[in-house]
Formats: sequence, structure tokens, C-alpha cells
Amino acid sequence: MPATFLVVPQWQGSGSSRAMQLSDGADAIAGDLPAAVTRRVEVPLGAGESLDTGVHRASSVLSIRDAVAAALGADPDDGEREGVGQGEPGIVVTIGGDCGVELAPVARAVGRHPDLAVVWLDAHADLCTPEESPSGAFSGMVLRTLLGDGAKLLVPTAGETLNASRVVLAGTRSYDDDEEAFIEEKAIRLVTVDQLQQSEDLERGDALVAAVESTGASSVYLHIDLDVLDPAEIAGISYPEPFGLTVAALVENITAVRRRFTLVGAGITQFAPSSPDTAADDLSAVLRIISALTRPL
Ligand SMILES: NC(=[NH2+])NCCC[C@H](N)C(=O)O
Repeated sequence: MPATFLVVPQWQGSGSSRAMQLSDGADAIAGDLPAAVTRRVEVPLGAGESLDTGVHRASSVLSIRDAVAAALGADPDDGEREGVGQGEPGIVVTIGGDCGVELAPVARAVGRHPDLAVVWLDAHADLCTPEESPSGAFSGMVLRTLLGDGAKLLVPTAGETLNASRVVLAGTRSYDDDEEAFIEEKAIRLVTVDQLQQSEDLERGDALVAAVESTGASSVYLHIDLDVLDPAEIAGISYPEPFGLTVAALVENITAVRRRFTLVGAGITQFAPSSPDTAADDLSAVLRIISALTRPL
């Protein structure tokens, strides 16, 4: 499946003191992507203002969202674009930056694919409202915003608002209290690291495929925060959480989802290498994930 790449070096949604490393991470990944099918969204140099939203740097998050939407809007519909030279449908893979880069691509996919499920492969649920957020960082609020709750400036239009019944959290293992209550209240599906990882009685990937099937969806957007991986698999992440996935298991789960459903878009976020050397060490993992998303099946 020939893909195009949209590189968005946003750091303003991160609450990490090393947020600027997200910009280096986006550049490091971009350096390994084919230039002919890679575009870049410029992000403001400055931090930005909260605009009384309770979201730190909301003005930057908003202007970057709109720039991403404009860049995506220039493309024909997902799954209908002719891939470069191959006449096959292709997808856009958005490369972060922090998780906030998913705002426009997911909303757009929801608007265009009524049968969509969003698989949120992330150590964190990103389900805080601005009031509940411990950090004020937008990256902890992205999924909740996509569900229509949060800063008015940032929530999607009605036609692009995601329904909680179409969300599958996967590999999520770090929650704030209010997030756990919200997940329970909305009965949001969760596939645990163990379920994604093990293959005792099931084939690897079956648990995730079954969870997506149970939403009734036939197409899927895959959000991948690299912190879904175990910290032993990748060094360059700003919110490492123990007991995560292996790269091999992530790749197999992606492949299983692609075999069963139509992939209409994907995002890879939160690569935050501390130096060019460590970036180089991690890039093989990142490139294996990109290949799992884009190679012909
Ligand atoms: N996608 C992420 N890295 N999210 C981190 C969120 C951490 C925490 N829940 C917060 O809101 O601050």
C-alpha cells in the first residue's frame, strides 16, 4: 500500500521538559522517508498561549491542527488516491511530534468513514479534559477532544466527532483517576499488553482484531504513540511506562488489523531522541513500524 507521509514536528502539546526533542524526533524519522512522498507542516517557533482554554499553548495546537487539515485537504480521499506509480490506494501516515498531531487526521477520517474505528495504541489513554488534566498538556487530552469534550476551540465539528463505542484502547497502562472513571462510564474497549503480546491459545493480533470487530467497524485509523512499546525496545520516548509491547508484537498486531480491515490512516507520535546517536539506535524500530503500516500485504 503506497503511502504518503506528513511530518508534523509539533512539541507544543507535550508536558515534558524535553518537549523540544519531539521536533528532533520528527526530523530524524523524516530523514529516512522517501522525499518524493513526504511533506512537512511548519510549526510555529514560539510556545503559544492557552487562550483561557486550560490547554497549555492552545494557540499553537490550534494553528498546527489547521495547517495539518489544510495539508490533508489537498489530497483526494483516503483509500482513493493513486499510490506513486503503482495504481494502488494509499494512506497518509502522519508523523509527530506529540500526540496532538492526530487531531486533524482522526477527525477527517471520522467524517469520511462512518464505519471507522480508531485504535489508540498508547501507554496513556489521553482522555483528560482540561479541568481534569494533571499537566495542562494537550497530548494527555487528544482522544477526549476527538470525542467532543474539551476546549471548544479544539473539538471537532459534529460530523467529525468520534463516538466512544468506536474507540479501542490498546496497550494502555497508565491512567489518571478521572480517565479510568470515564473509560468505565463509556465502556471503552481495552486490549491489554498481555492480550496484544501473547499467543497462547490465539494467534497474535486476534484479540485486537476481535475488539475492533466488536465495534462493528470495517475501516480503521491506527494511532501509535511509541510509548506503547516497552522502554527496553526504544530509548527515545518522553513518558516511558514499563511493561509495554515488543516491536515484533506491535508489527504483528498492525499486520493482523490490516488483513482484516481497511486501514484509512495512521499516525506515529512521540519520538523524542535525546541525541542523534540514540535516534539512530531507535530508528530501525520506527522504520519496522512504518513498514508494517505501508508495505503490500
Ligand atoms: N500521549 C502521552 N504521552 N500522554 C501523556 C499524558 C500523561 C498524563 N495523563 C497527562 O495528562 O499529563
